[in-house]
Amino acid sequence: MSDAGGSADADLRIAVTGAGGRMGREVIEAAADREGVVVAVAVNRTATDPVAGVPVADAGDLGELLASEDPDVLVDFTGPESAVAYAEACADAGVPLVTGTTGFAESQIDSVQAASEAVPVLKASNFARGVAALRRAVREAAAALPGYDVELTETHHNAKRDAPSGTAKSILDDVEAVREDLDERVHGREGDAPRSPGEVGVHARRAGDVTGEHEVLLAGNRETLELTHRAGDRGVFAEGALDAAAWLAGRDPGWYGFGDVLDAGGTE
Ligand SMILES: NC(=O)C1=CN([C@@H]2O[C@H](COP(=O)(O)OP(=O)(O)OC[C@H]3O[C@@H](n4cnc5c(N)ncnc54)[C@H](OP(=O)(O)O)[C@@H]3O)[C@@H](O)[C@H]2O)C=CC1
Ligand SMILES: O=C(O)C1=N[C@H](C(=O)O)C[C@H](O)C1
Repeated sequence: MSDAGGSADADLRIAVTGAGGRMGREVIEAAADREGVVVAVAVNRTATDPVAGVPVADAGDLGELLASEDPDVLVDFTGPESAVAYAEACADAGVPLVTGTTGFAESQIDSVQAASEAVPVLKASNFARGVAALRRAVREAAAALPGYDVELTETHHNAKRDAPSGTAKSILDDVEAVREDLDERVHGREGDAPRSPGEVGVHARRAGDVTGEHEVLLAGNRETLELTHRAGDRGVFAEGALDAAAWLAGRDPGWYGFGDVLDAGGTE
């Protein structure tokens, strides 16, 4: 996909943070497979062995590397603290930022957003196109089924740190935007716990190597509707992040979402 602000002829030169992590590796491998994308900078918290032939530097050198290599976009999948620091580094160096990191506190999101005054910043909790479609379907279904109970279940691999997932929180925001009667997120239930009408149940499962699943259940008294997305592998997220990077390069400073890339008119 290309509707990029940058030149259509030149290679897209990206920087990758968290290059030794599951997603950082996937982004570097997806970039190696994609014509017209070059990894100009790859850093990890501490330097690691090369990934797909790309040398991985110490993240402490990021500021200098951004200044010397001047990449078109930085793609970040790390953790909230580092994402905030890398957003500041991008603002200082004038490098656009795509971040898929999740688990932010509100104040940390504000810090990342502050960088968007200086450079374009695109933040998305999920870069799978199917999840963008799921979110649109959930908004439509929740609006069309007033009074129905809504419960969300997400399942991820046993090494995921944040719970519930960033995608789950985005879907919950969607539901609450169209169903003002649902205003209480209940994380699991135990003991004497009858359901109150304003609840949205949230269930986070951590097991094995599950890439990522999100299921939304809408239930009335005599019918149920289940909407489910399953990611087959992390390549789907990496591909979406590269699409976002190509779209973001050369744009004006601002705060963008994956919905802008997909022209969905939303902020997925
Ligand atoms: N938006 C999306 O589509 C997707 C988002 N994600 C999100 O991406 C993030 C990363 O996921 P994943 O790759 O599985 O995680 P990993 O744990 O495999 O990798 C995390 C990477 O971030 C680095 N890192 C973590 N904390 C810090 C820190 N405080 N300072 C510097 N570097 C740090 C790690 O460095 P080190 O090696 O030194 O520990 C590692 O390189 C998560 O927030 C996850 O939820 C994941 C998949 C898809
Ligand atoms: O950590 C993961 O793995 C994933 N994190 C994202 C999230 O928190 O929503 C996206 C995806 O589900 C995989």
